[in-house]
Amino acid sequence: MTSTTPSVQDKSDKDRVIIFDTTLRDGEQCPGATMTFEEKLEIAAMLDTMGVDVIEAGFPIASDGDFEAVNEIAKRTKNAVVCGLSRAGQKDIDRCAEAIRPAKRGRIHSFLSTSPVHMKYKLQMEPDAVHDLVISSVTRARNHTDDVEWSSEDGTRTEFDFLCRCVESAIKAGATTINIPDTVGYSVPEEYYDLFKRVRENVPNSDKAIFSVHCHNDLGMAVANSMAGIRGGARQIECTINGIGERAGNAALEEIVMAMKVRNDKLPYWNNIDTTMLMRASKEVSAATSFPVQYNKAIVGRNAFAHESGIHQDGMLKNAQTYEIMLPETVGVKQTSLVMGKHSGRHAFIHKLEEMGYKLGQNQLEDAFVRFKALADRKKDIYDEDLEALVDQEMTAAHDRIKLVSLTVIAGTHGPQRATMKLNVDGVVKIEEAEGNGPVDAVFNCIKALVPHEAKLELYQVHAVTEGTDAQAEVSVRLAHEGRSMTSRAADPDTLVASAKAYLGGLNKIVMKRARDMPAPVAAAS
Ligand SMILES: CC(=O)SCCNC(=O)CCNC(=O)[C@H](O)C(C)(C)COP(=O)(O)OP(=O)(O)OC[C@H]1O[C@@H](n2cnc3c(N)ncnc32)[C@H](O)[C@@H]1OP(=O)(O)O
Ligand SMILES: CC(C)C(=O)C(=O)O
Ligand SMILES: [Mg+2]
Repeated sequence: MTSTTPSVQDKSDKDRVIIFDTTLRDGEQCPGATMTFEEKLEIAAMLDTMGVDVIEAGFPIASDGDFEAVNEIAKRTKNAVVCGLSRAGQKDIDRCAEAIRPAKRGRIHSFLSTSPVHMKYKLQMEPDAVHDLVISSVTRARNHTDDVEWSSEDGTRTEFDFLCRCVESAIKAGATTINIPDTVGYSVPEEYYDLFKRVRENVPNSDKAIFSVHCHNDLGMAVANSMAGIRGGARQIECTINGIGERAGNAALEEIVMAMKVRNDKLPYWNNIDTTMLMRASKEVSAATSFPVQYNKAIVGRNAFAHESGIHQDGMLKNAQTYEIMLPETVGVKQTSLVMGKHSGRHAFIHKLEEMGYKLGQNQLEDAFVRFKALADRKKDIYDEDLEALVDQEMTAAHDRIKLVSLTVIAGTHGPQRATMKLNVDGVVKIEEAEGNGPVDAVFNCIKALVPHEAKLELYQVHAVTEGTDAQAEVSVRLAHEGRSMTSRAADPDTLVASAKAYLGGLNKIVMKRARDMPAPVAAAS
């Protein structure tokens, strides 16, 4: 597959997008995602190695624990800017400054709401007072560090002229980054694009600051909005691993980075992220927060590079570009997986068996495939072990002279248990009914009635081939006959069917052995 990422000489600074990760701040704000001090340090180190430009490590005024984490991350981070969040008050800003002080490069990120609804009800402040507080807070932050970000909280629901007034004053007071967040995930791409374009055109000193996007996913448009903001002239994206964050979350870092890489023709921007670390980052954050990653999550979901449909699997085997737009290795996934299931076809089935080392003849393959489809109809997940059991059975059953046609068992608290069994013995179908002390005993008594024999059951064992309540049961039996032991195994999602097949497998072996010594009909009869 050809990469559309620009070569180094194509990259220009004007197309460079700063990746600002807020997994440890906005990400941690969602209910249940709290991380321990150690987990935060590990995640920060991983983000730094991965090439994140700015790590928002926490909200130092929130708690002593948050302060300590930001402070320790500031001490340890080698490359990235370490950022702390603060409200507009002096106490918040000073505490934040203290937390980031050890950082090689530290940033204070101060925010204040500017939308009518937030100013009136939440802050209970007049717009002029909010405007004054923007100036005083940015000035105070700027006294601590040269790197100050100011955010107009609820920016997308802010009255345009007031937004421009606050942005201009924040830049004048020393803000080097201006973030216009879509705090409640309300915007749509065209509108967000337009907002950045117009603010940058209308604010006279807009060229003195880098503009930033910060999108929430309440309407599922966080990534699309972020990219629209970049098209509108922003050059920093605030995002989180796995898209965790307030309510429906923030824009997902992995989606943004891969969108820029895979569709660089339409999104001609670049960043510094080592994409091969994306999967590892996703797993680490998922483990730390105990938030599972949804199976169909773009880039890092377990199905992102998995195919179950036969038509897709066939296409993938012929050329991966038929159904994959990026190489799994690019995001740190070892390889595409062809998952065997009820939608799989022959191409994938044969490929899978070959991978597992099986070479079956055409008829055996066809029989095995029919049985695989029947199994897949009954069982949710088909594992390699299931296929192994199925094919092993197919290979040994090919020459069986006694075949199970059907089995019905009545079991439960009101015994005796009763089994009805139909067998095909050398082409003749026979039916019998028997009772037993338990369902397995009833099944074996049926077999004894249908195929009278001297063999003694020495061993009967059951275990699950795989996990889950729909797992196949694998039954092993050992039959002693004329001084020799015959072991046989069979698997089926129904334990009683597996038991019957395993027992019959043992009998077939005995019949086969006899057939070598005497004519077939005599052997079968005995
Ligand atoms: C959009 C965002 O993500 S904003 C970040 C949200 N994150 C968090 O809130 C997580 C951390 N928060 C906390 O630990 C606590 O809320 C604290 C420590 C910050 C504050 O706690 P408390 O002092 O008990 O206040 P509480 O949280 O109940 O209320 C927030 C107060 O901050 C005010 N406030 C909200 N935003 C700002 C701001 N940007 N600048 C100044 N004041 C603000 C509110 O108006 C309210 O003020 P009031 O007490 O005068 O009514
Ligand atoms: C603090 C700000 C940047 C924020 O998280 C938001 O507005 O969503
Ligand atoms: Mg946010």
